Amino acid sequence: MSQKLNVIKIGGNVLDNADNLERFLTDFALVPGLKVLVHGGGTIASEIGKKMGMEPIMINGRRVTDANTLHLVTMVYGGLLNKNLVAQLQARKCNALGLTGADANVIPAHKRPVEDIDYGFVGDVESPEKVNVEFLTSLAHQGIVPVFAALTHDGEGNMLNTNADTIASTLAVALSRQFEVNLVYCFEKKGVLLDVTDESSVIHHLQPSYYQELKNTGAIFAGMLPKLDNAFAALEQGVKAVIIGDAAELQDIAAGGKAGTRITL
Ligand SMILES: Nc1ncnc2c1ncn2[C@@H]1O[C@H](COP(=O)(O)OP(=O)(O)O)[C@@H](O)[C@H]1O
Ligand SMILES: CC(=O)N[C@@H](CCC(=O)OP(=O)(O)O)C(=O)O
Repeated sequence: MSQKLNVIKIGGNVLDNADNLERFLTDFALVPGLKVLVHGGGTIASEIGKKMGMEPIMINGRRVTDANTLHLVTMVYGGLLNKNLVAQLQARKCNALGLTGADANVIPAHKRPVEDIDYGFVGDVESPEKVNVEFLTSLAHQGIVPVFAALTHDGEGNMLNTNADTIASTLAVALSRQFEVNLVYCFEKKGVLLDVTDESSVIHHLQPSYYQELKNTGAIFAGMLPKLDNAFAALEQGVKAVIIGDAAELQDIAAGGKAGTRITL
């Protein structure tokens, strides 16, 4: 039996709220066993960019990333957010190491080809097979907890902006070669909701046919669509379990409790 490992992703709306973030980090530090943290920060990059006169442009949930935006997200995700998360985890006796996909060539990517839309410096990961699993395994054996920002690189000297949900599912799939991996998407709602305005309407189990139905009725939309596409893809490629739930309920989710939405095939 392979060892268990949790890949836990935290979204920008939780990072943006100091109280919720503190609580999440305390709970994350207490999650037993091997773990990896992946963080977004899209809302914070947008806020900081606006103060600098840069209006965010999002298409299909992805940020159009021109050269100035790439500078912005490299500073915000790779610097400000990543380093503060590491410091806050160190204060909780969790031996975190901040990384982007460029560090130790963990996540090779290429610039998204221009088809209908030019996303600019947005990275599509090469494939989970190219992930430097050996490096991550050696960190795990040293008790070091990697903390990934939503950045990859193209191997030619350029950083690329990559959706954090995709980074989390790529790492989860890659690490499934060595470990029994649970992928947990934490955000600010109780799970995937039947009615997005009603926190009591959590869908406890979501399978592809029901997903299709809820997509058609419009009950699932916006950022939840790529998150679920990543979730199903991860399960198809060997990830043991995927749960989408409230960052405030991480303890229960990590313990295999009932909180959140469990994605199944
Ligand atoms: N059925 C649904 N249940 C919950 N959230 C939903 C649903 N449909 C759409 N959403 C939206 O998806 C968002 C989460 O996706 P996203 O904004 O990408 O989050 P994150 O930044 O945490 O990855 C929620 O804030 C919510 O507005
Ligand atoms: C290409 C692309 O869209 N990248 C994302 C990366 C951050 C992210 O994914 O943040 P959340 O998880 O908080 O949404 C962006 O810049 O918004």
